[in-house]
Amino acid sequence: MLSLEQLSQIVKVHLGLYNYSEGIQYSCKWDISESALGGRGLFATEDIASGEVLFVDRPLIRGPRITAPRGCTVCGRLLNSDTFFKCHKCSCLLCSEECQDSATHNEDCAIVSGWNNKVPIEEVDDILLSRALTPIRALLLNEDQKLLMAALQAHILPQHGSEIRDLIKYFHIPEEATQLLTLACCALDTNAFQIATAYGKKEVSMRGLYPVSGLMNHNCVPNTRYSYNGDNQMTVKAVKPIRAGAEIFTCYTGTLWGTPSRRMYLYKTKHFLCQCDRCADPTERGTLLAALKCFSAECPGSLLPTQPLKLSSPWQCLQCGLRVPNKNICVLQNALGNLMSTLDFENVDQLENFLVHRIDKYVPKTNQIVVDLQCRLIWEIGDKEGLQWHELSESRLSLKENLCRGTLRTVAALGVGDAHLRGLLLYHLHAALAERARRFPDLYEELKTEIECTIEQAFNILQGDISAPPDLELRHQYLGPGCDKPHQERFFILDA
Ligand SMILES: C[S@@+](CC[C@H](N)C(=O)[O-])C[C@H]1O[C@@H](n2cnc3c(N)ncnc32)[C@H](O)[C@@H]1O
Repeated sequence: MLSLEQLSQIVKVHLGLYNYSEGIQYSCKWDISESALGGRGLFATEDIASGEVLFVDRPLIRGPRITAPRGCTVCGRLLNSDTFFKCHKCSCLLCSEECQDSATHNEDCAIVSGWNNKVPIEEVDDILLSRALTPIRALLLNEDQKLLMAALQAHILPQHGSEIRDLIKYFHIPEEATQLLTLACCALDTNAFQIATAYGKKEVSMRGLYPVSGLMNHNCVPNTRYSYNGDNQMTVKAVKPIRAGAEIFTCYTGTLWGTPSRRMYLYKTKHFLCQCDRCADPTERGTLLAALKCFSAECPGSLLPTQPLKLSSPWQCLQCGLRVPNKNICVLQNALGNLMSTLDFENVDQLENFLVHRIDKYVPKTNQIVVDLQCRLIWEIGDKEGLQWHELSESRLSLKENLCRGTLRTVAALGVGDAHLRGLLLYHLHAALAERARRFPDLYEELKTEIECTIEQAFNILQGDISAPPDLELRHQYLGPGCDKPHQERFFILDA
């Protein structure tokens, strides 16, 4: 087990903050210390301003996520044509000669084809191989990198490592390699981050083992956000001021999930029950994201858990005081899950109809299901084929604007600062307002300040982020503050 000093040193070497040959140590505003939550965490050593970069991490290993659909094991293109083929030496799925000749494939192939196969190589299941590829790539790490991977917290439990157990049906893998692969699986399950893809691009979803980011503990209202660039580097920034001595947190769950969903997910995947202030507050800072309709037909009130930190907590109506046992709540939550699985999320008409006319039969307007549907509609309206800006009806344009405003209010109430989600919502609100100003030039002066302010804030949050909308910069240039272009020119990007 490495001491904190040893871990700090290899982390700084990994980040390029320590130069071995010259013995130079570059300063940064945080350190690794014991956390009151258990294990280690990152702590601010100086006051950090909102928006400041804390570090830029690189993945030790990167590859397909365990649930990723079939696609090229090199470039991530999704399997969509018969140009795809399996490598005849290792059975990895590839999309082109270029990917076959790439350094990435040569390295994967050298490892896998080096193992004796138990079945003819063409019979190896490429899905199982693809699922195991990320831990397999740990075999390429140098000794310092293996040390860093081994220093990360890993929950060694029977459910982890199934990727490797599946692979052993096809290959004789040496014992030493099996042990490293299993360790990599456990380290990945505890620490890996899903890597974002370029805006709107559909490809195999990837995960990466980012060792410094992996040292951040979780809080449901984190004080950082992260983004990726095109080289899979992860930049971690403060989303609010962080005082010297405070712990630096990330969030392992969706921001807009209600407390029972977040806590159950954290328990099942990261093996802890979060006790943060948001989890302890039944109303989640007044957002009522988990609220359900009161079981009494006459009462318009909402049910919330009375002791949110207890998984088996009874729920109680805020209005009439009716108490409902937890098991009845679980039945309703399952039924709601089943109801949602009947929706076609690609069908905007159906989603809109369900959101506007039907959903409040089942849950209060504040419930996370409603907020999730709102976000899905926001992302699609103005963007999807058939729903581009010039094709939108007035009512759809107003709906988009109202959904953005409502969801921004929820995000603000949660206190998540300049989170990625806030940046995206501000971008979409800006786009709806700009479309209104393009349609009705007389309204421009009235809307100008809000158009400029929303795109400015969205730009500050999302710039440099691979998943940011591709016209973010152009919109900021033409519709942001300080643009002296004439009105027609300002809006040319919207007409294009
Ligand atoms: C990515 S690691 C975080 C760093 C870890 N504490 C360490 O010492 O390396 C994730 C693990 O840290 C622990 N952890 C993270 N956030 C926590 C929290 N809010 N409360 C309790 N445990 C937490 C859990 O064991 C979790 O599986």
